[in-house]
Amino acid sequence: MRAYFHDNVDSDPKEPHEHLTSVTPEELKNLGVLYWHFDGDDYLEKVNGIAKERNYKNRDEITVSKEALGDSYESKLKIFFQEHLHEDEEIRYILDGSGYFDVRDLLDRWIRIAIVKGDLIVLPAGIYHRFIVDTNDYLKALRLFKEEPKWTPINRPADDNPHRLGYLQSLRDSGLYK
Ligand SMILES: CSCCC(=O)/C(O)=C/O
Ligand SMILES: [Fe+2]
Repeated sequence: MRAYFHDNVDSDPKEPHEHLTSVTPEELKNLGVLYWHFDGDDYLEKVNGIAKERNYKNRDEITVSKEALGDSYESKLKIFFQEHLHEDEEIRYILDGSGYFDVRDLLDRWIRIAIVKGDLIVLPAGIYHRFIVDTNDYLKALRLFKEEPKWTPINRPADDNPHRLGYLQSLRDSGLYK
């Protein structure tokens, strides 16, 4: 995983859009974004360990590619890349391929997180974010869920959403932000 500020250039979103300033795992953690990398033969044991620890009871797999999604590929990408939040954590273990999660920091800047095979990322409920594959147009991920598998994006603006408010409160409670 590499993270950096997005250059905000309005060109192909699948390009890296890398600004000079990088973002550390610690800075992501301060926004509630968690990250691990497991790529040995025992990756499933490690993922299962995190799932147990964090009470993720369900899972499924998603492949984001033209082959897997056919005619709906472009429309699905458009939905994933629309800025949104979820009312649950978004937990993804990357089985293959690569892509980008963009998350908003508290100054409303985009931080781009480049994810590759072996990365496990948790986005907290209520964080504004979006997703796009890179120019390889291929990502396969394990999606983990606390409850039944469901994927409901709530597009921005959702500033009054209780999970958005809860997210902001949790950051204030951490003492790292005013
Ligand atoms: C990498 S899984 C597909 C995208 C997705 O589930 C999501 O919520 C993007 O924000
Ligand atoms: Fe999402």
